[in-house]
Amino acid sequence: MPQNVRIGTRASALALTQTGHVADAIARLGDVEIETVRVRTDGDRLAGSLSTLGGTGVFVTALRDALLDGRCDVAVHSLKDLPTADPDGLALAAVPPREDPRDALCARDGLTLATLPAGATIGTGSPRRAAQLRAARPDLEVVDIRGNVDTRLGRVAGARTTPAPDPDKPSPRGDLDAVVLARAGLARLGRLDAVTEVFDADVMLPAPGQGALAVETRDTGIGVDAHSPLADALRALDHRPTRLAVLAERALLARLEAGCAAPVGALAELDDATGTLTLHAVVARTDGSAVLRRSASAQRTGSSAPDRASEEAAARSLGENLAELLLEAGAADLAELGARR
Ligand SMILES: NCc1[nH]cc(CCC(=O)O)c1CC(=O)O
Repeated sequence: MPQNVRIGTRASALALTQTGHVADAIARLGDVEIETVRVRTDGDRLAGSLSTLGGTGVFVTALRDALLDGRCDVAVHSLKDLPTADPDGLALAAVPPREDPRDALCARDGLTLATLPAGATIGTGSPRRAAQLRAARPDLEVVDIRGNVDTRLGRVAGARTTPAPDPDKPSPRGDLDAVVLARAGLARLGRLDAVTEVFDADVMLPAPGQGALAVETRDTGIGVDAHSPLADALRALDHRPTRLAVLAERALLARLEAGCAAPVGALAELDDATGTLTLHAVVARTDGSAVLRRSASAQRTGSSAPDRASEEAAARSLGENLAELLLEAGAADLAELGARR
């Protein structure tokens, strides 16, 4: 008899695709029968700018409640939407292999950040993206936008949109020269055709956890020693290099006491050959007038027999230590100046 597994998801196109990928992977890896349960979160319900909504887990709380209430057994989130505090009663059971974590420009007429004309309008609701865009091109006008991926793409002049816009939820169309979105979301939705430039890390660092998924479960019966078709499948789905990278990125964010709406970017990469985990981070003033960048590396493991807990602790320390370096260099003042604008 296959194990029955209910998998909870938000109902946005992106969330449904992400959950579908995870459901397929779990079904491939274990003898399970999967049922999908849709959950509406505050992030889906509430209007308003992400910079005021963000940081408190608006997209995840309702899904976590569904897990804790037993309405579902597994929840799939975009890892970058998770608050940095570990929730009681839940476990981060798997972090699947990450997509390309970088941000992408989707501009009209094939334009790039270098070729957008002076005064061009770029839409983003993210203070992190706004700050890095303004630092690179102070002459551009950054416009605060929200909405799902198709709504945001539809704001670009001449953009092709699928499906047709929802007549019940009118939003301005074709009024911007460009928008910036996570490349990973566009890839999962099959919309890479809209991308005109992918930003290298020296131009724009992504949000901590961007491009990665988080697979959460209740923390009972899932640990490394647990044996059920679901527990086995989730262990096999977990990708150590991605988990270590996002642990470092999120430890940095937590130490900076910055939420996901803060102008903080971070990206860690594990070099498999040398076992070196390198973390790059940026803290910027929202108006782009100051940008602090720092990087640091750590060995994945000091001993020849890698032990999970100690290499996770080392990844977290890397993030915390780099946060300390940024704070010593004045990161708190920068971010605060940004918030007061
Ligand atoms: N906060 C919205 C959100 N959460 C995750 C993604 C994209 C997918 C990902 O980063 O894994 C997006 C959209 C975006 O930033 O463009």
